[in-house]
Amino acid sequence: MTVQLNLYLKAEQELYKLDSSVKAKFYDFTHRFRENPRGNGLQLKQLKGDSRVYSARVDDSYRALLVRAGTAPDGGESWLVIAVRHRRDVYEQASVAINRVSGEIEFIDLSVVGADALRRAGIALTPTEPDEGQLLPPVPAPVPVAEAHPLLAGHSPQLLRELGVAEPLIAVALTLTRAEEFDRLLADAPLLSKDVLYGLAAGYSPDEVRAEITSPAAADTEIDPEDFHAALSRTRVTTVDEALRTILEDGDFQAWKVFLHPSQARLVNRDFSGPARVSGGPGTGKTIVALHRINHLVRRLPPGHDRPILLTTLTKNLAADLAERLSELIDDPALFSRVEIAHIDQLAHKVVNENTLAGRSKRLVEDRAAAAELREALAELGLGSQWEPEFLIEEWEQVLLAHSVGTRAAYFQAHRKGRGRSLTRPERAEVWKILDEFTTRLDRRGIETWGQAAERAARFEQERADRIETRLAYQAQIDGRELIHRDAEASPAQLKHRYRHIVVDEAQDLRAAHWKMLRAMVAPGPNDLFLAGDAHQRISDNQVSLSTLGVNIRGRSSRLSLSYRTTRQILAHARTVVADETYDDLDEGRDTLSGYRSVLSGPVPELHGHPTWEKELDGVAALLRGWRDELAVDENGNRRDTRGLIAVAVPDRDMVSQVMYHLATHADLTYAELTADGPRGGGDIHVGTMHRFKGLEYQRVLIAGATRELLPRAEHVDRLRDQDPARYRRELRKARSMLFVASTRARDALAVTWHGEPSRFLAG
Ligand SMILES: Nc1ncnc2c1ncn2[C@@H]1O[C@H](COP(=O)(O)OP(=O)(O)OP(=O)(O)O)[C@@H](O)[C@H]1O
Repeated sequence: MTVQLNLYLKAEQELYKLDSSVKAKFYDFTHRFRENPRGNGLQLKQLKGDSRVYSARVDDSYRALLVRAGTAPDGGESWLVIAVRHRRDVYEQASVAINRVSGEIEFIDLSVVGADALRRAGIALTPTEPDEGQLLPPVPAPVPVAEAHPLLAGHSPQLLRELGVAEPLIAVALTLTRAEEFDRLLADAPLLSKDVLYGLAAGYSPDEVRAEITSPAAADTEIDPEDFHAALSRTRVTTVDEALRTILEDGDFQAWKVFLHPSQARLVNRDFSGPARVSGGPGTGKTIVALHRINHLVRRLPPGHDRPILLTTLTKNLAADLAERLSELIDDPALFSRVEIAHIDQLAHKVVNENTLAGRSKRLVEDRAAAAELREALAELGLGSQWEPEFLIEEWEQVLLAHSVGTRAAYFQAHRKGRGRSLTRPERAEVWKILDEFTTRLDRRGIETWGQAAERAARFEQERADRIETRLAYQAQIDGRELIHRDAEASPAQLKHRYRHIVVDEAQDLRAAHWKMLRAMVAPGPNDLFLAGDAHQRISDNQVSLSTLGVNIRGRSSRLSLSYRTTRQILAHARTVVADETYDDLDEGRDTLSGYRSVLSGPVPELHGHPTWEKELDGVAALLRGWRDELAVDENGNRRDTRGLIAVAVPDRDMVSQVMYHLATHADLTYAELTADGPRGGGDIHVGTMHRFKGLEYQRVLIAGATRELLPRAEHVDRLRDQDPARYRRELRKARSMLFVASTRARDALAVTWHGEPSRFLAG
């Protein structure tokens, strides 16, 4: 009977970082271990610190640490690999325990915390296999922490225990005085301990930590601290089988697929009585939650072949990315096919088409193309110098289209809330005349804007929802009998809502019309709408108040605050960019980034000014070449493909071309341009305008051209300051968000450069 061998998540992550020859040896080790753990030269032995932890030999240098986890279903032994380490890094004090709150198996390795902190806590570590000549440290006496203030002053060991911190961490955590020590201790700590300790250090009260962190992570059964077999079923592990080889060889392990943070899992699995929203700073896993939410919902559908779940987002690119990731998560094609994935404009277009007679469809154009028509209308009316096309287009979208204003009289009555500049009665008359001429022109040319299409789609869907409601009300009146005669007039599909569940990513950028359309597409009720978004990342003008659009998220809003993407140093910088603004919660309230934090640490972002654009380009090229060369070799000295690891974001299209040209001609670097359809070309460095960076992720990001005149574009915004202060503020806020989004795409390193004076957003 072979032994069942499982891999602890952290052990699996450690494995990916190892040299491929060690991975191969580990693979071989798993086979030998499963045959006979006590033979095959494995030298299985218990550690002195915790007899439940065993060490076994992988090769001359590497050791696996394991724990016995009861008996497998076939009666054989079950084991869990908790770490794979160089023998130098294995200490007798490694320990394993079952967390009394979550019931999961936790492995604690204090060797990461640093000699100083251990000394203060009176802990000495003994290597299991000291190198020759290596001196064992004497056991120190605990040193009182007088000189500096402990980060967790005021909290007792008992409190930490109750909140779920792993026992071996408690004494050390309470003595720590420096954030870096804290980071080191927690970098590899079990998740619950990490969250509780960071929460307390960030100033959350014990009650808040209990409510936000401990309770959601608590197991729903009684926990026996000695029953490793039961605990194994509550612990995220991979069972060692053929899949391990693929994972190890491809290195394509993606933690997000298997592992959710308790605050994420809570949102994925909960039943909401109506629309729910998750917000949170960049990289906190909103998209991951949205994907897992779909996975959760699709598995609870009644059997069928229809597609009652919609996943939608802002752009084609983002929708394609969601589709790819979802297909990795939902491996059953039959289930996957029950989810419709479409970007929001595509969806509106589909609705409009369905409701338009064949041959009558209009060509959809961007606002830019419509503005050209508007300019012509203005010229024809001889009013070109009096009115700004941008102002008129916004008036049209935000007042006429948004409120379905169809007549001159209705326009005189219309509310213009939030438009900033007021209009006199004669001015309104003139605006109406211009917009009337403008829409007639669009009509004549057979074109419409995406905004227009969205409004029409919303109207069609609302009419359909009204019909469904009337029908149901009538059916209730006649005691639920079938409506054969009435129903004969409509197709069966028209008699029910399109979807049972809708999940929206990048929700902060949808238009009011999109919300009206989505609201009408799903029957109001449990789990109808689930939205993920962050107002700090809004790069459009589409600020809405969801409750006024029939989407009531009150009492069902949550915020994620732990970033999985980027380092604390990058977050600290990015936060300064948006610090001077206030942000909405997609409704009437405020959203903030309070508590937004990261467990990752890295270099402080580099900020460089240059005298001219030419010099900046030289600096950019030099920095990128350095980065490329560093990334071209991995930790084990092997060469690595560097395509798509580094990106450059700039304020406008011209600069994209100039950067690409410079990289190719002066720096011998290859590039790929970021387009609306994703990267074009297969080169190393991705180059794009900042607003292309939404939803992306790179190892290193360089933001170039962060110059005062360019970010925001002075020639565009400065004149608005007096003419239209509300729009001026909106433009500034959009530009800030663009910089914020671009800065938070970086996982490990960020650099920001400019020429002349730096952007005002970098002042903080
Ligand atoms: N539970 C998790 N375990 C491991 N990695 C995670 C987890 N949750 C999120 N991540 C990783 O963190 C990164 C950011 O996640 P995601 O894109 O969902 O964040 P987001 O909040 O939607 O970000 P943004 O607002 O910037 O678009 C991704 O690389 C994702 O794989």
